[in-house]
Amino acid sequence: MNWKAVHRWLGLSLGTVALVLGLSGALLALDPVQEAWQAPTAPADLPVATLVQQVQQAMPGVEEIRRLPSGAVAAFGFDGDQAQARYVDATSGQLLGNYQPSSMPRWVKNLHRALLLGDGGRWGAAATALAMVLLSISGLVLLVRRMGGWRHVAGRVRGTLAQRLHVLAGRVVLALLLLSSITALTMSASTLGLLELEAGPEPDVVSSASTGADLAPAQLPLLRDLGVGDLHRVNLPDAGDPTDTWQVATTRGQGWIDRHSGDTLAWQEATLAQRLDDWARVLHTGESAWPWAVVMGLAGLCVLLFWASGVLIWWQGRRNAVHIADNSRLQQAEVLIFVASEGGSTWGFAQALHAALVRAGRRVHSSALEHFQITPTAQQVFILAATHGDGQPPAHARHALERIAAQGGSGVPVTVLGFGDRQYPAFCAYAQAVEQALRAQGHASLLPLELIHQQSAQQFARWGEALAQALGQPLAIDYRPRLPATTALTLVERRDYPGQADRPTAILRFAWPRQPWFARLLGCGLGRFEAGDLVGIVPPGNAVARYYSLASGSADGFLEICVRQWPGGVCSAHLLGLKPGDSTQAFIRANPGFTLSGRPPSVLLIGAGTGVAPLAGFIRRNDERTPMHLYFGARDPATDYYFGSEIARWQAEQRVASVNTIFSRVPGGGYVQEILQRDAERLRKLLAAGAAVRVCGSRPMAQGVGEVLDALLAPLGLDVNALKAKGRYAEDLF
Ligand SMILES: Cc1cc2nc3c(=O)[nH]c(=O)nc-3n(C[C@H](O)[C@H](O)[C@H](O)COP(=O)(O)O)c2cc1C
Repeated sequence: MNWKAVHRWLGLSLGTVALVLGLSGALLALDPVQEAWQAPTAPADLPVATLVQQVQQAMPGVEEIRRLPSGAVAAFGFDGDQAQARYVDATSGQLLGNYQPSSMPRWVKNLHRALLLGDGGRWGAAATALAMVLLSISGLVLLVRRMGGWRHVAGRVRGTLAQRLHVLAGRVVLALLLLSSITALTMSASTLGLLELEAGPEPDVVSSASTGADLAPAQLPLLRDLGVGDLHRVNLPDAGDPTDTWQVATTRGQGWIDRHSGDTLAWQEATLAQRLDDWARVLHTGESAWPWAVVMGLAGLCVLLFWASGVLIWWQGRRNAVHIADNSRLQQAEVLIFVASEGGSTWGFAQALHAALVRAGRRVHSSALEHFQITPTAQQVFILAATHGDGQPPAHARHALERIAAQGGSGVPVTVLGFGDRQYPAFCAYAQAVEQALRAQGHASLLPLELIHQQSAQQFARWGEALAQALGQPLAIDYRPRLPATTALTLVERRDYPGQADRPTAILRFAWPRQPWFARLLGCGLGRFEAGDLVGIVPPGNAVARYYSLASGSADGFLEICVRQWPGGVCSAHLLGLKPGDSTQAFIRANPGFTLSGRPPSVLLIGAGTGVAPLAGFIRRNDERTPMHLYFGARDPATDYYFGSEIARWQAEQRVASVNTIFSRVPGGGYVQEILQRDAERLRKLLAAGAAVRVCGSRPMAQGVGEVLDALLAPLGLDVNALKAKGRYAEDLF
């Protein structure tokens, strides 16, 4: 079952009607709330006989007494010629204000129940309820899949603002909407006559002939033994007709009572359909418990959020869709490219590979991985596979492994290129599974498995060069990442660290151009960011972005990065050439695995060189004074202790609990691993107590740090990988 397609097309086609039902439902939810304020709830164990007697005294012309779903009691009758409908205080029998069934205009009810279209509209509303059941179920399946299984459903949500809103709201409200739509279906079934609610024809009963007076309510056993909590309605016998009977409707059924003998003349037990309908009504409307009505009303309002964010997700997906030009027919192609992608970015790489091979004179066919097969004309096969969930395949490719296993080996090389993110413990796990399945089938490959981190264009270009060599044919792979829309950032301040003459470094502070929320929802402007997120900078005349870790969050009101001149680096040269007042083009890329979330008991911040930037950002915003311990390594305190003076100030403000530095170019100096080693006992205690770890800097440094921490964690039965799997240990490396 393609749940994604079901969800998308139902949402797009019936979403607007569902929106109308959700919003009108939210309005109707105000009724029970209002009713609960208007009259007190009757005590459930008060005998109905007592209630009737009291009401008869206060309203002699009473004909009917109803217990409303809110628990209040209303009496109906005549005062002379004047019809009366009053709330009643059940304990004293006193008449209260006038009873009004609903203050909501009728058309709101009609809109909600029949879309203002009469009987045809009732069918339309029922069909929408059915669509909502399917939308909720498919939404739940997609939610669980996206989060990587039930165990992770409560985990951190990633993606664009619209995706996050859709998932977050779904986590809270989906189950309620499912309940609401199932109960709506049940109610529709009874109003459309599909569910028989009548227990049978009304019995033909009359009170016995008697000249005596009526029995008082207290003398009628059925009314005496019935508590108000179980009452729906009681109709008093007509004063002018001696054969008329009492009629009482309760949660269990309906009875007719002889006015002279007090005998129960007939009893109809409530049917299963009636009980089902009663329950559906209570759960759907919240009419007997106003807090539930509020909950359901809010769920109705959330339909607006689902609808708007859902349409945006669809629109953003369409905008990002990749078109493959010159796609040969499968049966004629010499090169086959199969793609597994959830967010669509892997298709961008496939498109570049496809175009380069076509330019090299090959007939190429690209399609989704679930169509994997090796045709007689194929000479080369490539699989480009992204990993999602918690090491899972993209949803469309979830049966692809079985298909690959069912194909059997062939002489045609099948080469795999994985796409993932090292922040996830199961880095490129799906591409690795595909690789394993292929090798188990005996397929050869042109190149060993390559795993691309964070859609790195550079890494892809290197793989392309290796591929050209292996094919023995030059390949001009022109991959241009689809950059998000950029925003101009204006430099407001720079602090220079001359360092070595050829590698100057500076901390650059830009003004943050604030965006209204709707612009962020549409994916325009810079949006919010946190220290540890990335800013992509696009140097003038360049189509490739370079990413820098942010040393500030939008809450700081500015955007700060630490840039070091990279030998021959176009972007670092551009940034270091900026003067206050100059601007550059930028966008934000979230780095949710690295930014600090939750409330860890303490945090170990480990970095070297410019890697201190996000760590400084964490410390700057540590308003809660979480114990943070900084371990920082650089070359020389005189030249590259970035943020040195700020760190001293933050330590005085207790934003950082301890600062440990080490410098490699001073006598007796060394690397950051050494200060970790020296502090082993203390670090082990902090880690055993649940400390989170953030490491930022070069890959070799991070590897050294990982080794020291692995050794230090071993006595605790832990290692760095175990902490990564729990989201406690994250790296931001360059
Ligand atoms: C919800 C979500 C879960 C992810 N899970 C993993 C993972 O478990 N392992 C991994 O290596 N990358 C993971 N990634 C990163 C993606 O694989 C990576 O961004 C990839 O380039 C996306 O390709 P696509 O846009 O074609 O789907 C995840 C990304 C998202 C949004």
